[in-house]
Amino acid sequence: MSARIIDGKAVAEALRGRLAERVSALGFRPGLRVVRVGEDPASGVYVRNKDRAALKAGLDSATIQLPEATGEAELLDLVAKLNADPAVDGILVQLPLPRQIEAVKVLAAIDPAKDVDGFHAMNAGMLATGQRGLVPCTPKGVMHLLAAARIPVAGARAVVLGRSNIVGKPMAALLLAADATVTVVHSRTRDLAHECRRAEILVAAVGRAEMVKGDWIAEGATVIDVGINRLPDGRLVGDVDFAAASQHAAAITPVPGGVGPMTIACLLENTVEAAVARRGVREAG
Ligand SMILES: Nc1nc(=O)c2c([nH]1)NC[C@@H]1CN(c3ccc(C(=O)N[C@@H](CCC(=O)O)C(=O)O)cc3)C=[N+]21
Ligand SMILES: [Mg+2]
Repeated sequence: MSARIIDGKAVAEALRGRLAERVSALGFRPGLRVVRVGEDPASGVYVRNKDRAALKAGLDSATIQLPEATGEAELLDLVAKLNADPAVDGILVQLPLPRQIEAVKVLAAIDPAKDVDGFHAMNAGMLATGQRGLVPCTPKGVMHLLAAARIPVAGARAVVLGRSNIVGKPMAALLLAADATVTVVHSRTRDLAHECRRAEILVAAVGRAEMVKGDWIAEGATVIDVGINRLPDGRLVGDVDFAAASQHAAAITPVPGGVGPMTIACLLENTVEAAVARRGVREAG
């Protein structure tokens, strides 16, 4: 048996199309500012793809590039300026930051109403307590993918591999809010393979190339691969051994072309949501 491939590129394109229509009905361009300090290679592709997608959807989007040697106070000043700018609806500070800057301090300084990454403790707390807030883009994108692929979530046994604040924890919260039975497993879990094999929905978000083997996948499972790992030979692979897992899964996301494009589409969606909420817009339909 070979799994159905969940086409994240196509789902993201459809979502971006709906967002473009929503934006054109607003009568103003939601503003997004991405701040990048230094030249971390992991964020390069992301920034380029995001700029292109944001402009196409009709957002007023710009990347502010700061030198690697930027100090924490300087970055905090910029965040304060963006917080105060009424034309800015969304602020995203690219991670990782250079070592002289404490990321948690910077994330805490972003106005939660403009925190389109959903990384501020206020938004994390809103998600954890079932209140409306801005939801991290990658796990939000995964929920869109599951819906688009018609994967039943309510009552399903879901296993999240990885417990980061950026993906694992918010992913678990969203699956739980959608009535899945959620298990979070991680590097200290005893018998990871066994725990993963119990999953009807497996979300892999550990950042280790092809760590999830074919025999970790239950027959008929849905496999969502959040990992984007660059191999020494330049190839891009996920956290899952795609070819082997495809022999067991019923549905699986590829890398590239799976979760990655959804992260970008959801960043645009969050920017539109932030604009609508902040400006008190009433949308038709
Ligand atoms: N504050 C912050 N928020 C982030 O969301 C954030 C960040 N910092 N720092 C860097 C990582 C990385 N990231 C990606 C998102 C989409 C793709 C993506 O679209 N990938 C495509 C193409 C990949 C390629 O061709 O290289 C795909 O998977 O198909 C990649 C990487 C967001 N990040
Ligand atoms: Mg770990």
